[in-house]
Amino acid sequence: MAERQHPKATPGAAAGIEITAQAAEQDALLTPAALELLAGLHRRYEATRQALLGARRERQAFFDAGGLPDFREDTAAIRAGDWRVAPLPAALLDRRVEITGPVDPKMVINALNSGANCYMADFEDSTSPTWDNLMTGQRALREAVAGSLTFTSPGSDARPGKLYTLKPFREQAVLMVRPRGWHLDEKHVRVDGSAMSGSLFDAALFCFHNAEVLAAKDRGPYLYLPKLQSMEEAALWNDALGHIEQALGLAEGRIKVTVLIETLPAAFEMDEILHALRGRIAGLNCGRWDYMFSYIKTFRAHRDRVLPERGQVTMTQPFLRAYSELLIQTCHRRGAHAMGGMAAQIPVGGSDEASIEANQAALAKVRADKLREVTAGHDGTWVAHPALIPIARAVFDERMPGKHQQHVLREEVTVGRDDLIKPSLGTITREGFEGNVEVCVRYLAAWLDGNGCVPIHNLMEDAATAEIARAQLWSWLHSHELHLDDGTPVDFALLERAFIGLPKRIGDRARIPGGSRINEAIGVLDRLTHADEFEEFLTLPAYARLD
Ligand SMILES: CC(=O)SCCNC(=O)CCNC(=O)[C@H](O)C(C)(C)COP(=O)(O)OP(=O)(O)OC[C@H]1O[C@@H](n2cnc3c(N)ncnc32)[C@H](O)[C@@H]1OP(=O)(O)O
Ligand SMILES: O=CC(=O)O
Ligand SMILES: [Mg+2]
Repeated sequence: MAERQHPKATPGAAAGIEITAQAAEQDALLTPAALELLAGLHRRYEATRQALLGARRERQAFFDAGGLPDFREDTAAIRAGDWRVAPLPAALLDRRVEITGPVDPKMVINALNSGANCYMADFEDSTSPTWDNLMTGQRALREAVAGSLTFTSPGSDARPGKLYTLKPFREQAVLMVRPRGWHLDEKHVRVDGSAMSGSLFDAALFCFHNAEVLAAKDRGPYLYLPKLQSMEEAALWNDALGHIEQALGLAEGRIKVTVLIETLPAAFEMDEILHALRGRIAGLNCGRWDYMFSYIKTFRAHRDRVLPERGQVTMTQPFLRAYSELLIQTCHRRGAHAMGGMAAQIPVGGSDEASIEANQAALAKVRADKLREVTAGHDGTWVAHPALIPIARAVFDERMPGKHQQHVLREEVTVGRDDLIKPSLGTITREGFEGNVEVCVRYLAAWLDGNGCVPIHNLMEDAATAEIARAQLWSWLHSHELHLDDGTPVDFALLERAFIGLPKRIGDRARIPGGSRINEAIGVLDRLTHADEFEEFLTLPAYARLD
């Protein structure tokens, strides 16, 4: 690898850049050279980003007019061609258990120490992008990479705080970072008067501060790329990461990525996405929660494809099974890993009989999910909580003796367009409807309060799972013809009653994350569900309220 050269901090290097927020010690992160890199990326790629967001809207207009997603004719040669992605780095060969989580210092230490093979530090679904969270997260990652990160939990008179320190580097999980999706701006960094991309801000700042140390240890930088919808969006990432490599003096292809296939349109372009990133891609991941959200969103105007309540939409639903099998087949043909996704269950605390039983049931669900994944041919999986690592590891160790199972080609799988969009059978119960309202309101309240991942009724809830609840409410209410399984019409009166019943479901607001923002969250959800137009992302109007 070439010696890393920081761009020179020439006088006026950051001209045209405005930082509109202040967090502790941010100057150490936002140095003139770092700002120059950010500005350069914005000036070079912002027009393309905006054009691609426009292309998303155009494609959605086609779906709204009754069109259906399909494999592209103009890229048939890529799908038919005999090519493979570049060889994977040694550190990314065995990824059987990956833990994910937000980027606050305690989480970062716990995740790196957790015993998982990899840790995806998440600026996306599980982080509320307050300026403070972003700066704290970048600082924590920089210190973690340098090996100096520590954290002391708040203590009390009776008990001192607990000191958290990192295990030795070789015992740590391999670090991967997930920047925000293309749709999100970083409103606090304005270049030539316009907000820069949140994706490029997160990715470039992380690489700027850590690439040299990571590359020296043969550990990346490694990124997870979320919510892509097309190969053109993958190509934009490829170009932008190439630019970062050049600016930082890194060898071409040094920054490796794993792409989440978590939108329905992207499922029709898996080969194309791998191809666009073939010099740097290590795998695809089944981001099932955003994928369900995307299915609902894509088919917002298709009444024959309305999904039943979330609890009934499991990975054994035909459209989800088809997507995961196609992903495995596609990855293994091209020499990439096919990563599984996240079971939403987390351990249930408590020592009473009911809690113990609930915990056993939750763990059994996680085990069954991981067994399905390894049997289908996935090369690894995700867990949301350290206590789930031994469960996932045991399943993968037993069924996957090698570092991965790319040799499982799944050539017998034949997934066509109709398999990927097959309607799902099921019902909507009152509990399912009211549960969606509760999850949405509680999650949004926590997010507005700066917390992007919370346990609700013993399930992990993040931006993707909350989006399912929000999108389902809109699609059910705007279908105008649905009934609960008990015959009650699904209409705005039902929504109103769910809001009225919320205080009882939620209990003492002071005890839940973001409790003080519940009314604000109700207001946002009420507006979004009544709106004639479906809002593309819950986090777009919510972001306007942050900071
Ligand atoms: C759809 C998707 O995008 S999935 C990816 C995004 N989602 C995620 O990454 C989920 C991450 N998980 C979490 O944030 C948490 O596990 C939650 C919010 C679900 C539950 O958190 P809690 O209720 O605090 O869990 P709990 O109290 O059982 O935690 C016990 C310990 O495990 C730690 N822990 C919990 N989850 C994680 C994690 N993912 N990574 C590292 N440490 C963790 C806690 O910090 C705590 O540590 P401590 O004992 O030192 O204080
Ligand atoms: O990011 C993961 C998902 O399931 O969404
Ligand atoms: Mg996601």
